[in-house]
Amino acid sequence: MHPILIVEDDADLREALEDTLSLEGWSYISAENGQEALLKMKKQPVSLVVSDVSMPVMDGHQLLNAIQESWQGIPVVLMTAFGSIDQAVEAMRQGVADYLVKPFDPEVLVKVIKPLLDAQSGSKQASPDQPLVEDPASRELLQLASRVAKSDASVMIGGESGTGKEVLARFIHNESGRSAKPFIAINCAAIPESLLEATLFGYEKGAFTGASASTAGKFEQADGGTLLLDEITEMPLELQAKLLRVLQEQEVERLGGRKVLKLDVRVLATSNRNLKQAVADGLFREDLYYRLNVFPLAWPPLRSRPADIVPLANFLIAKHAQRMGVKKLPALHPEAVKRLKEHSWPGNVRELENVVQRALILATGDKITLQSLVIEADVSVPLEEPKAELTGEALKDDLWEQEQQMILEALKQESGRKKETAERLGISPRTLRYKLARMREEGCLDQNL
Ligand SMILES: Nc1ncnc2c1ncn2[C@@H]1O[C@H](COP(=O)(O)OP(=O)(O)OP(=O)(O)O)[C@@H](O)[C@H]1O
Repeated sequence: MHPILIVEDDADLREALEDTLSLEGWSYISAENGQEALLKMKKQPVSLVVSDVSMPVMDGHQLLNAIQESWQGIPVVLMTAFGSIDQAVEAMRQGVADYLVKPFDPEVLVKVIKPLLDAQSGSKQASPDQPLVEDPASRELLQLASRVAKSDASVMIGGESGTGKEVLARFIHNESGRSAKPFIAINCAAIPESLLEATLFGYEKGAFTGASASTAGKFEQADGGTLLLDEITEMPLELQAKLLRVLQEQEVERLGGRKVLKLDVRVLATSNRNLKQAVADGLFREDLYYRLNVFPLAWPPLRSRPADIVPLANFLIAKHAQRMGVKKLPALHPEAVKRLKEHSWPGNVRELENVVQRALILATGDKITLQSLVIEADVSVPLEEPKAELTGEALKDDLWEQEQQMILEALKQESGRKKETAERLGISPRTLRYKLARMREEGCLDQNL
C-alpha cells in the first residue's frame, strides 16, 4: 500500500499525526503546505491525503481541488481548527472523504482513515491467505511474484523458516491461470522417506504391504493446477531423480501400476536452505536444481523488513481474534508496538503469529499490553542487517551462521532434547536432524549432540 500523505504546517501537530499513523503501522510522508504536497505526489503515489485547511502558500481547499483534477480517486481528509457547519458542508459537497475538527483524539483519526484504506486495498481481511506486505522489500517481492504467476515457470521460493514461503506459493497459484484448479502442497520433510514416493506419485492396490486401495498421488491430484513441494532439499536423492523425470516428461506412473498418466502440473518448491550449498554438498541434484530454479524468489527475514512487523501483527490479531470468537478487536498498546519493533524475530512471521495468539489469550480488556506479549529473549541476531556489505554468498553464509546460533540456543534451552528443540524452532524433527548433521560436518557441533 502506498504511504499516507500528511499536510500540516504546525510542526508539533504534524509530528503527533505521524506518531498516530506509525503506531497503526501505516507508512506516511509529510508536507508543510499544499504546494509541497503536490510536489511530493508528483514524485510518488500516495493512498490517502490528510490535510490541514488553513496553511500558508496553498490551503487545504485549493489542495483538494488540485488533487481532484489530477489524482481522482485519492481520498482527502481535511482538518480544521475553525469548524463551522457551513465549511464542513461545503467541503463534503466538494468531495472530501471526511472532515475533522481540531482538536481530535488519535483514535478518531484512525477510525476515519481505516475504512478509507481498506476500500483502497480491496479489504485485506477478506482474504486471510493473501500475504500482507507493507515494507518496500516485501511489496517488491509480491509484485514480482504476481508477474511470475502469469507464466508457467517453475518457481523456487527461498527464505528462513517461517518467513511466509507457503503463503507466497498460494498467492502465485491464486494469481495464475490455474487458480480454478487445485493447489496441492506436500511437505517433503514431514513425510517419512519410505512413504514420500507413494504419496507423490500414487500407487495401485497391492503395490506394497499396506497398499489396500489404489490411490492417486499428489501429482495426479494437482493435475491442471499447482503442486508445492515444501522443503524440497529434504527429498532423498533417488527420489529426486524420479521427480526430475516426471517434471521433464510431465507424466507419472503410479507405484505398481502400468499406465502412464499424462499430466499438466506447475511445480513450485520451497527451501530454507542454501540450495547451491546443498548441490555442492551432493545433497541435491544439480539438474533438478536448474529445473526448479527457473525463477527464484526469496523472502527476506522479518527483521530485514521492519515496516511489515506492526501491520502483520494487526493482521494476525484480526485473523486469530475472529477464529477465537473475540468480538472486539484488541488494539496494540504503544509500548507493545515498541517491543514488537525491537525484537529480531528469529522465527519470523510464524514466531510473530505465536506471540499474537498467546497475547490474545492473555489480554484483558481491549488492549494488548506489554505484559501480554510473551516474547522469547533475543538470541544474538543483529537487529539491523548490514545489508550493503552482505550480498550473495556472504549473506547466505551469514544467515546460516545465525541459524546455527539459534539452533544451539534452542538446544541449550531444551537441554538437548531434539523433539522439543524442533518444536521451539518451528521446524520438523527431520529438518533439525538434517541441520545438526550439517553442523556436525562443519565441526560446529559436538559429535555427541
Ligand atoms: N506476509 C504474510 N501475510 C500474512 N500471513 C503471513 C505472511 N507471512 C507469513 N504468514 C503467516 O505466518 C505463518 C508461517 O508462514 P509459512 O508457513 O508460509 O512460512 P514458511 O516460510 O513456509 O515456513 P517453513 O519454512 O517453516 O515451512 C503462516 O501461518 C502464515 O499464514
